[in-house]
Amino acid sequence: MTFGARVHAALAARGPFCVGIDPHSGLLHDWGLADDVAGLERFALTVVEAVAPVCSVVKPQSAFYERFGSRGVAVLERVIAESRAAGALVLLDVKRGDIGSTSQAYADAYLDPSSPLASDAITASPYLGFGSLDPMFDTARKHDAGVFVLALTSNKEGPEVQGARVEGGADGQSVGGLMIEHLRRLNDGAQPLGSFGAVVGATIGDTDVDLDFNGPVLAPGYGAQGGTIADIRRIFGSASGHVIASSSREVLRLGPDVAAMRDAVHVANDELRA
Ligand SMILES: O=C(O)c1cc(=O)[nH]c(=O)n1[C@@H]1O[C@H](COP(=O)(O)O)[C@@H](O)[C@H]1O
Repeated sequence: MTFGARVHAALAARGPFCVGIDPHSGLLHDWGLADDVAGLERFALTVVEAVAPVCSVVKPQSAFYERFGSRGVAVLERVIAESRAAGALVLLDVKRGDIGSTSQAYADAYLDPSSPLASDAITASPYLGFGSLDPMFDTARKHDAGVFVLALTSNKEGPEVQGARVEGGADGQSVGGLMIEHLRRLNDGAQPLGSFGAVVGATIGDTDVDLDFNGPVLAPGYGAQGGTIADIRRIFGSASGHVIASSSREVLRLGPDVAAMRDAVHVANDELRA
């Protein structure tokens, strides 16, 4: 089953809310944990226990694990495995992008099922050129995985690059708009949904980019960065059905209370579905 088909089914079954499993040092402190590998492990696996049985998608951010070196990456491997075992799709947030030959190595690291870090999907940066990600798309096709391409990110610095106008492009087309155009072509004809998604922040202002394409959309920035349900409706309109709204700190700060974190997922899913 393709990633697109799996994510389509997961959103219908569990709802569109995704929790980012981001063990910030400040959160470890707030939970009464040490900022070390043992604290990281306790934090991350408690979040998995709370949210992975109820979320359609979870999104661990790799950097928060990498900062502890190989032992932190070993915790990330457990987060991925245990989240998948609990029925959640794992979108590993690594935001990788490089020349094609190195993109292949990233694809092998994160999308090939024989890798210890194999995930259902990854985030990727297309700013070495969309085509530089082709090895990731090809590997994802081969293994029924997915790739989410940064298009209109939630941070205030993003528009400097993503809002720039494409030279020789269609009437005033922006770089972010061109990324969506590439994704539209890549997902063309896939049923019930393509496997190649976009990342579009829940915080972006008005955009002239048509976000209705045949793939999933990750919308981070919901919650702690100020994105609301009204923003998601305004930004995505008729495309809202494929949106995965993602929040990290807003949920994580409720821990280590497992029930409170799980309740927050149910509440967010109910609100987003309504
Ligand atoms: O790709 C992402 O997930 C991402 C893209 C983006 O445009 N903005 C963004 O905040 N993110 C990630 O989404 C998470 C947001 O965390 P909170 O602000 O705590 O909800 C972090 O892991 C970010 O790295």
